[in-house]
Amino acid sequence: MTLTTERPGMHDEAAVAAEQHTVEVRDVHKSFGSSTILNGLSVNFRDNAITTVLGPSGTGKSVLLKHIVGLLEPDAGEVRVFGENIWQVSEARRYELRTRFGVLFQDGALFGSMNIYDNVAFPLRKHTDKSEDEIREIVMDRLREVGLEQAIGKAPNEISGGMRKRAGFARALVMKPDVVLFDEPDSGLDPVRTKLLSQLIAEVHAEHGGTYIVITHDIPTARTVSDDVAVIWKGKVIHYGEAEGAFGSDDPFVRQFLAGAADGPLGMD
Ligand SMILES: Nc1ncnc2c1ncn2[C@@H]1O[C@H](COP(=O)(O)OP(=O)(O)OP(=O)(O)O)[C@@H](O)[C@H]1O
Repeated sequence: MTLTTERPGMHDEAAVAAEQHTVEVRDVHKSFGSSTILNGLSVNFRDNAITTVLGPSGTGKSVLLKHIVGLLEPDAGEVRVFGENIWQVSEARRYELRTRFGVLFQDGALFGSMNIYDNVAFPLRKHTDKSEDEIREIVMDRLREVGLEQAIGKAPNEISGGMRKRAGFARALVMKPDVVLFDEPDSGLDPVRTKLLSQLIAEVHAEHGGTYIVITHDIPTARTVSDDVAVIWKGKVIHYGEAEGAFGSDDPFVRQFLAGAADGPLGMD
């Protein structure tokens, strides 16, 4: 990867723009009523890397994720996935592109009426014509990987929040996605379970590869999983580069945010 010499650890924007990336966000603007949430946000996520999108609460991280999966349409700018602008393709194509994403929502987004096995099998039954035997092999492999093979018959409300997230992760992986998005995988978990889940994300990525985008405001999670870090503030990416560079950044805002310090340019507003 090319790095600029001026700001160590930052990606060279021209070099990054010249390559094609599986997920590209270009100058996206999005407002809800009079509040502008994304204000010209651009980022080309590095393929086959885990990029953590960090930023203070309410800064638009989840809104960005919803743009990437095509659940929200930008007011201006474009989101390109697999080289296609997702709002310039047919709805059928957009749907097809979405099946190449795995998404782990905050609460795992499991169906309460289905047991863990059926939840994880769901995308395969819906989007493929695989036999039940083939499905069983894939589902059990993924459940073993996240340590849940003993919980297959349980309902989501019979297992802990951490287990629900792991089940959601297993389900996000069954279609062998090229891109996996995580919306605050650490939310609602204690520090030990957060650390274990972060390690699991890093291990699964090391095993299968893929472009992982992790939305969080938890610095320890970012330190555990990140190859790259994108910091967003006030609707823009203010830093994007290798994790090491981000944690050593001399930008006052990036430094304050990543150090979790009370003193600095970032206030409560
Ligand atoms: N559909 C919507 N309609 C109106 N406002 C919205 C909508 N979705 C998000 N917002 C607003 O956009 C802002 C950014 O929300 P978002 O959830 O993206 O923040 P975040 O950075 O993910 O925060 P957190 O870290 O606290 O989860 C919030 O003020 C939120 O109320």
